[in-house]
Amino acid sequence: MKDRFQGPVMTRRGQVEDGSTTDQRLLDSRGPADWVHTDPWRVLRIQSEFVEGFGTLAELGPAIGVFGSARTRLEHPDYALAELVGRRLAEERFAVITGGGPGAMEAANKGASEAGGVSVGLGIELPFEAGLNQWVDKGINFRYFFARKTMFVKYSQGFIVLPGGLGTFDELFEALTLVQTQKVTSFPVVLLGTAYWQGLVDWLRQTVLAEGKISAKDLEMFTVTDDVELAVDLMVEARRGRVETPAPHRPE
Ligand SMILES: C/C(=C\CNc1ncnc2c1ncn2[C@@H]1O[C@H](COP(=O)(O)O)[C@@H](O)[C@H]1O)CO
Repeated sequence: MKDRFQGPVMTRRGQVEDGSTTDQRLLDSRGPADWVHTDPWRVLRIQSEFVEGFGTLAELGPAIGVFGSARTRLEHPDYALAELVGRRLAEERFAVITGGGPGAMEAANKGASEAGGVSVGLGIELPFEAGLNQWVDKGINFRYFFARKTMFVKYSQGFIVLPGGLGTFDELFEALTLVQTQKVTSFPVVLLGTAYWQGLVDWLRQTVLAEGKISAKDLEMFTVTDDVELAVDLMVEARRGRVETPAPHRPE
C-alpha cells in the first residue's frame, strides 16, 4: 500500500478516500455555484477589501480626507475651491484621499496630482458607476461602503468637507460621531464654504443643541470657514501635535 498525500495530510489503507488531488478538485470546477451568493463567501470578499485597503494605504504617510459633492461641475466655483484644497494639501506634503468620483472629488484629486502630491481615490461600486476619476494616481474600488469608510477614517488625519449632498453628510457626520464618541483621537474637521454650511450649523445650534441632543462642546469639533489657508493650517497644526506612537499591543 502506497502512502497517499493530500497536501500535508498522509493517509494509508482504509483512510484513503479519493484518488484526486486538491488541485484537480479546484481546477475541475464542477457543481453548483450558488455558494458565491451566500454570506460566508461575502465575509471573505469583505475581508479581502480590508486586506487590499490596509496593504495599499499603510505606507501612505500623513493624509487628509477631502469630501464634497459628486455633482460639482467644472465651471462651479466649488470645483476651483476643491482643486485649490488638493493643491495646498499636496504642497504641505499631505496625501489627499477622496471618494475617487466626479465633481469635488475629481477637483481635489486634480489639485493634488498636478502639484506632485499623492492623489488617492477610494471609489465605490454604484449602480450608475462612473469609475475612478482621471486624477486618481492610487486608487481602490470598493464593493462595500463600510470597508471603504474604514479606510477614510483610518488613513486620514483630518477632513476638509466641501459643499455636498447626502454622501457628503454621511461622511461628515460619521467623522464627527467618531470624534464625539472618542472612537478616534480628535482630528480636525473643516467645513469649507460658510454660505453653504451656515444653515446646518445654525440648525445644530438652535435646534439640536437647544433640544439637548448634543452638547456645546460638540459644536467645537469642527470649524466653518471660506479660507483654504486656515483649513490647511489646521491640518498642519494637528499633524505637528500628533504623537505617532504605535498603538499599545493588546490582544483583540
Ligand atoms: C452622482 C454621480 C456619481 C457618484 N459617484 C461617486 N463616486 C465615488 N464616491 C461617491 C460618489 N457619489 C457619492 N460619493 C461619496 O459621497 C460623497 C459625495 O456624495 P454627495 O451626495 O454628492 O455629496 C463623496 O465624498 C464620496 O465619497 C454622477 O454624477
